[in-house]
Amino acid sequence: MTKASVPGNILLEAVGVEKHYDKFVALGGVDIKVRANTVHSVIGPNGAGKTTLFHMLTGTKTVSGGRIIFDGHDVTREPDYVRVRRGMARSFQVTSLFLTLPVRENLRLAAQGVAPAVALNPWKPPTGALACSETVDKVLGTLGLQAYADTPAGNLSHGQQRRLEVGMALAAKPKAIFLDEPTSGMGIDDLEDMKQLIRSLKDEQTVVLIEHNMNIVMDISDTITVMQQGRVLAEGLPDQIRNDDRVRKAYLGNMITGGKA
Ligand SMILES: Nc1ncnc2c1ncn2[C@@H]1O[C@H](COP(=O)(O)OP(=O)(O)OP(=O)(O)O)[C@@H](O)[C@H]1O
Repeated sequence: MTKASVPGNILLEAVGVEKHYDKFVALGGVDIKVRANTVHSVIGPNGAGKTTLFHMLTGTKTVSGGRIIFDGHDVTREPDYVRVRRGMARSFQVTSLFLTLPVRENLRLAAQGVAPAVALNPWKPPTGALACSETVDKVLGTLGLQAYADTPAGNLSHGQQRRLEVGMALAAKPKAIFLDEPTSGMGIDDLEDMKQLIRSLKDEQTVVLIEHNMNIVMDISDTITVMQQGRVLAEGLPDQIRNDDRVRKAYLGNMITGGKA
């Protein structure tokens, strides 16, 4: 375990991160510190820059300025696949699932870090299958999908598919997992399962979350960063954020409290 990944230490830090699209400033110098083994949520109105910040942190797009430190390394100039090797994993929506393959096979491929093109190459037999099966079984348990291990991913309910997406990222055994609106489009029962799943992750992972559902954010986050117009408006514990006047104004009063203001 590195010093940065000791629970409570700062695993991920952004310092003055900027992103410009020509003259438009999508991020105007964002600072964020994410502690290991916590759930850290990034919230803010539409267009605040949350997704852009995720792109910067995970390396899917390059920064215009500032620095990103992950697990003690300056990763600012590193492409996404190098950051994946360092232990960052991002969960993508249903497109990342192999819908005709069983749940177990989906996770096995993710555990092997196999790209779809390679996975579907009939000339290349699966490698490291034994080593992966332990990981796959563990992830199946974490997801609560053991009973569906042999079910094609396409036959799962929407909520189960969303959990499997998280599992695909988990199978790579990351230090930090980035979830972009994991509850979007979910019914109420599925929400509870996803909440439990995210909470359970922080035993072994650090979770960075973009989420619009304020009840969930307030319920599962250790730290919340509120963004507005490409900057950090506030950061703190759920209660601090709930009672922050600037945040209330940004959300016009009631959205932040789930309508209980
Ligand atoms: N490729 C791009 N070119 C120009 N502007 C962009 C580009 N990508 C994002 N933006 C702009 O940057 C701003 C921040 O967008 P971003 O998607 O990060 O916001 P967000 O907080 O994730 O919003 P939402 O909650 O709606 O997903 C927006 O005004 C958006 O239009």
